[in-house]
Amino acid sequence: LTPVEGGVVQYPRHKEASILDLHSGALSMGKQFVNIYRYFGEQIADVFTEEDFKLYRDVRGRIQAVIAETFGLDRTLMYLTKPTFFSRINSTGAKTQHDEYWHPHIDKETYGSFDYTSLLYLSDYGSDFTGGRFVFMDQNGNRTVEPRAGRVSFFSSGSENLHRVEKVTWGTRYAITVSFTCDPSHAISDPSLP
Ligand SMILES: O=C(O)CCC(=O)C(=O)O
Ligand SMILES: [Fe+2]
Repeated sequence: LTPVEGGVVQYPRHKEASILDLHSGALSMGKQFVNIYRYFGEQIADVFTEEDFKLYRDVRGRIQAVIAETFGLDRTLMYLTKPTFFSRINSTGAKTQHDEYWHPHIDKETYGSFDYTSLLYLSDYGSDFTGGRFVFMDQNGNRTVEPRAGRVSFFSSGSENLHRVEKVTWGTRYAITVSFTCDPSHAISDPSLP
């Protein structure tokens, strides 16, 4: 991690997959994690503003409302859970097994507390990157979601929704995984500036 330049964090380059968890501050750097809140200290205010966190909360709330409506849930009985994180994927070699995002998986098994998974895409399949489509692996054939900036996909996190992400073959793919639980003991609060 290099210091802030012009208000923009210079994220490490040449890493295949990197995640940033604004709740804990964890930023993956190759095989390790750096805590951005500890790293930046008070200067975190040069990186993120209150507005950024407000946007995050608003987006989280809008996604939560749509999931609740779609699945017929009471939105006040759905809670954000961890990990909820930004991901950046590009096409260079994976450094750790954790980075191997392309394996088929079930979120509830991988992450434990998830009941509903949502994905907010922040870049466009085809123009910002190639490969990197999201694939639901069904017995009757796969179904594919093409990431598009602003597109939200959501689904229940159990074995009914085995999925994988295709390898990114060119460019950089950004997304946010926003996760919900119905178990209040697994709830986390929205992130906030330390
Ligand atoms: O970024 C995606 O499209 C999916 C990522 C994913 O499967 C996950 O975070 O569990
Ligand atoms: Fe997943």
